[in-house]
Amino acid sequence: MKLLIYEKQIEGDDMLDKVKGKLIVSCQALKDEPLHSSYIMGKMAKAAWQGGAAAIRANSVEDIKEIKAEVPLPIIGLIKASYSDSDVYITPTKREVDKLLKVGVDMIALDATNRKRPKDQELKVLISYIKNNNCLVMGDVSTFEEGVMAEKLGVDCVSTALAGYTTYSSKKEGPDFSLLTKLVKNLNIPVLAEGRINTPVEAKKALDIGAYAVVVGTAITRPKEITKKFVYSMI
Ligand SMILES: CC(=O)N[C@H](C=O)[C@@H](O)[C@H](O)[C@H](O)COP(=O)(O)O
Repeated sequence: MKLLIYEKQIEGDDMLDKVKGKLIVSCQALKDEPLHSSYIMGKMAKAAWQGGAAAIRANSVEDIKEIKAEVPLPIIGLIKASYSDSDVYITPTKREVDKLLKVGVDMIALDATNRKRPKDQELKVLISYIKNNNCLVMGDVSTFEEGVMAEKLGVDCVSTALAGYTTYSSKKEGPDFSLLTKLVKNLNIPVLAEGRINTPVEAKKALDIGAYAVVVGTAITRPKEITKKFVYSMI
């Protein structure tokens, strides 16, 4: 089934070309975070755009609408939602996918881990559904095997966003460069570096390893966490 209504920030598959070798800024603040506000996320995205970001990764229909009004950049949309029967929370079901298709995004990011999805929905089915609706898909993975599987299932690119956030993947203090390296060497689709990239030096290192693009969130858009790092470094 195709959904009709959506407007993307840019047309066609240009999206991936536009972000190649560039910085994507994740502008997200959940309900329990001090900056939780679509207005603020819109301004964060504007600051990222003016600073040279090539795309924005954003959570929720409200934030995406606001960000689209503020910046002309491609949007990688996701919806974080919790269900009692699964640990998957990044665009877990068709319900969230439909909302993203309706608001209009250039790419949908979804959990592409091995874990059981809510209501037994299947990753494979969700990916084809998004593709049939003419939208690109980013698969967020936590391990090499998940990256291989996501490619087989037809995602347009994978991101290391979930490395360290599943019970079976180890959480490094910084970015998971070893996972990135393995994925880059073995996949034929773009691999984006994401997760705990805290410095410009790390972002450049990710590109040198072969990341197609780099997604940075916390180090740019979560001032509470940035403040904490300064405070701890001064103890
Ligand atoms: C694990 C998870 O839920 N990651 C989320 C994915 O959308 C975001 O909360 C992260 O901010 C994003 O991946 C960027 O990563 P970092 O904030 O470390 O630069």
